Amino acid sequence: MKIVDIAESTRPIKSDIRNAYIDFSKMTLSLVAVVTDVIRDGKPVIGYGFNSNGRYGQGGLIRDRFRPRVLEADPASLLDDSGENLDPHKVWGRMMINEKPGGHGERSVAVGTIDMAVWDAVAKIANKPLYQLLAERYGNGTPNPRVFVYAAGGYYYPGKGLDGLRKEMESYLERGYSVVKMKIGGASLADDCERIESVLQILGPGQQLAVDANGRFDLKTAIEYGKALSQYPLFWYEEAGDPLDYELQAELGKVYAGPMATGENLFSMQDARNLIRHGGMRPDRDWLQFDCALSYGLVEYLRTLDMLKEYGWSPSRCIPHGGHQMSLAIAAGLGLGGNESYPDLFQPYGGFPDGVTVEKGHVTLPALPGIGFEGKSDLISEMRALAS
Ligand SMILES: O=C([O-])CC(=O)C(=O)O
Ligand SMILES: [Mg+2]
Repeated sequence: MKIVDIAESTRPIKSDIRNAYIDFSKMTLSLVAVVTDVIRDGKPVIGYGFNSNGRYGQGGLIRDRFRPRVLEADPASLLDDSGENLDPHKVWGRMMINEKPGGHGERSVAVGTIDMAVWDAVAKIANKPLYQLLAERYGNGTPNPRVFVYAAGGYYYPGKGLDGLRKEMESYLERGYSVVKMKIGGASLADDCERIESVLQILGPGQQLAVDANGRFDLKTAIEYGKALSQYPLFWYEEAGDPLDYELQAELGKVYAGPMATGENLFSMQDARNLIRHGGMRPDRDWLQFDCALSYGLVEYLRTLDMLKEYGWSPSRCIPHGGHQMSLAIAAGLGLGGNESYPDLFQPYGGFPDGVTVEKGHVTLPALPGIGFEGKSDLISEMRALAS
């Protein structure tokens, strides 16, 4: 068998929302199809992937470097021992030939996007859900298709007052979520506290709020916010400072006793390891949000999980950024703590297969071959249009 083509298309996921650092008025992503010559039900098996919000499409890098490297490889060199399926680790190694270490930039997004499509193809060729394949190969053998999900939103938006924010959060709770997340750091501390309190008022028993500063704060502001936030029972305080400022994170952890979360903008095992080594993150309460779709894919994420284990961290402390089905499959297969979800944003890429509902803050994944994109009609129709 072999990969016969890798198609890429850059698609808009723009909206008028704003976090403390960027607006999404020009946001795009790359949609990728990895076409194989394996025939199932009379049609070639095609794996699909895309990158998460926040880092834009990567068509240039994919076309200039990663696609030609894979297509120019000896097809046999990309296969597993059976010779009947791809080995994602070998495809990854091929993509990364002649790439120096360090300085991960956004090539990690291009590679992560293709890697997602490769795993989708591999699980489809094996004719099983990716979560099942992952549990068998790298986990304890038995997946848990019931996964915790939380609703991310609460963005700054023109004309959106406290009422609008509350209505948004109420609608997530009505849809079955138990944890909701909102942005902070794009207004004054006093205004943000007012916004937070207006959401806390609508939460019932067992429901919690997380807040996300998107890396906006210097140390002084991070600590000022930390002191103010300490009065609230928050699910977590996310990305207070620059994602690469490990000392800031460690200093914050000395004064902020509640749970902290970070990691969505760390794009390699080595960066994640620096956070664990130097960021003062606490394995008994903090959360790690590394997102494979932005950080060299699942091949690299497996290295990150191994690293975490070495440092005494459970995979259950990981709740990835990005709201995509790839991380849902990893969560179900390898016991992550859950996954992000954006109920009203970045469609059709985020979300769940049709008919999957959130109950008590959890979804139960259907047993679809691959990542499960075929179960989401609006998404799979875009994907099929790309590959044809
Ligand atoms: O607003 C964004 O860039 C997305 C984000 O931080 C998140 O989902 O945690
Ligand atoms: Mg975030």
